[in-house]
Amino acid sequence: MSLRLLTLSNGRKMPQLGLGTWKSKPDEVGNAVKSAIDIGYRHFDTAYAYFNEKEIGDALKEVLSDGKVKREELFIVTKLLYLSPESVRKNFMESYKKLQLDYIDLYLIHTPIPLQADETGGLKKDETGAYVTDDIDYLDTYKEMEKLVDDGLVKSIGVSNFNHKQLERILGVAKHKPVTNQIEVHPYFTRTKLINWCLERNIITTCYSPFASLDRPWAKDDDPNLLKDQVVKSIASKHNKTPAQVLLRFCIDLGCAVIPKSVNPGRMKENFEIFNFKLTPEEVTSIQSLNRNWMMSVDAFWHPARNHPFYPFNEF
Ligand SMILES: NC(=O)C1=CN([C@@H]2O[C@H](COP(=O)(O)OP(=O)(O)OC[C@H]3O[C@@H](n4cnc5c(N)ncnc54)[C@H](OP(=O)(O)O)[C@@H]3O)[C@@H](O)[C@H]2O)C=CC1
Ligand SMILES: O=C1CO[C@H](CO)[C@@H](O)[C@@H]1O
Repeated sequence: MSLRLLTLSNGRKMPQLGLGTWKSKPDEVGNAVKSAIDIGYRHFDTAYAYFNEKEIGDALKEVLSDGKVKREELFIVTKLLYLSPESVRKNFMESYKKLQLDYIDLYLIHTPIPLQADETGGLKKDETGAYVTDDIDYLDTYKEMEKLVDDGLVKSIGVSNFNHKQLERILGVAKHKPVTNQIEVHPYFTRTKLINWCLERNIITTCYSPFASLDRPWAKDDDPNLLKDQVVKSIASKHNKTPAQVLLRFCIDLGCAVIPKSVNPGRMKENFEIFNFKLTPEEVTSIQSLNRNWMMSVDAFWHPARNHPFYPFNEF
């Protein structure tokens, strides 16, 4: 089974399916990347904040020097967490050195909110539990990222966790348009309006947490579990596929890219085998009707930023 490529607004190609690596530990992510390469994955998603770029870089160096893949077949994505325009290049260079590649395919602003780091590299909170933020406009950050494209260090740039108004501001000034907005998408948080708004403007949505992040550190026993959803299960059995494969195919059939995380070769293979079936338009609609605006990370991760003017979830 081979990967499908999406054409980005700048003409470059991005494999529609990629491997997510948030929570993939430094001592397991290298083997995960190498197994994924053997299965056929070519698109890998990481971030400065995942603390695994060095190990991913080591694994990529190995498969490149073995001749298993050519650099131009790979699509490597990483993200900028701290938005200060003065430190964009410095922060980028840290990721770049760890990934050990001569260019990065896609560099994203991780979140529109200018979060501050604490001394351990985690996110700083004040005594009330709110994130400590800076007074930075992501437009200034974006302009610095464009210089990385001009210098050939990055092929494409984009954003993550932005709403349509924030994207509109970027489109208003961009010399290099954002090729993607990477956002949480699954049947309980379908983001239909934002996905369509982006499609009309040639911005591809990359769906993160397509299984609603089963291994998120803050999961509770009574949280909904998409793999057990009756509608998803019944569509899966009609196609002789697993619920996980239906969740991924849902994103594919919306015209989006999708980046499921796994460190297990069996599950990585299962997640890769989604290009030999297709959901009907009725099945897509019935999955969309499961939407309940349930975000996997709203309480645990985003809540401390809810009062920031750039909090992205009060708008579509
Ligand atoms: N831009 C952003 O702010 C964000 C980006 N992301 C990106 O998106 C990626 C994916 O999202 P993530 O939150 O990790 O969660 P996912 O929704 O991809 O879920 C990952 C979990 O599902 C399990 N799993 C994988 N495949 C299967 C399968 N076929 N059947 C059953 N279980 C399966 C994994 O276990 P196992 O590994 O053991 O297989 C893991 O526990 C991230 O890793 C990251 O790269 C995610 C969140 C935010
Ligand atoms: O990318 C990430 C994974 O998801 C988390 C919750 O949204 C964040 O910690 C982080 O930004």
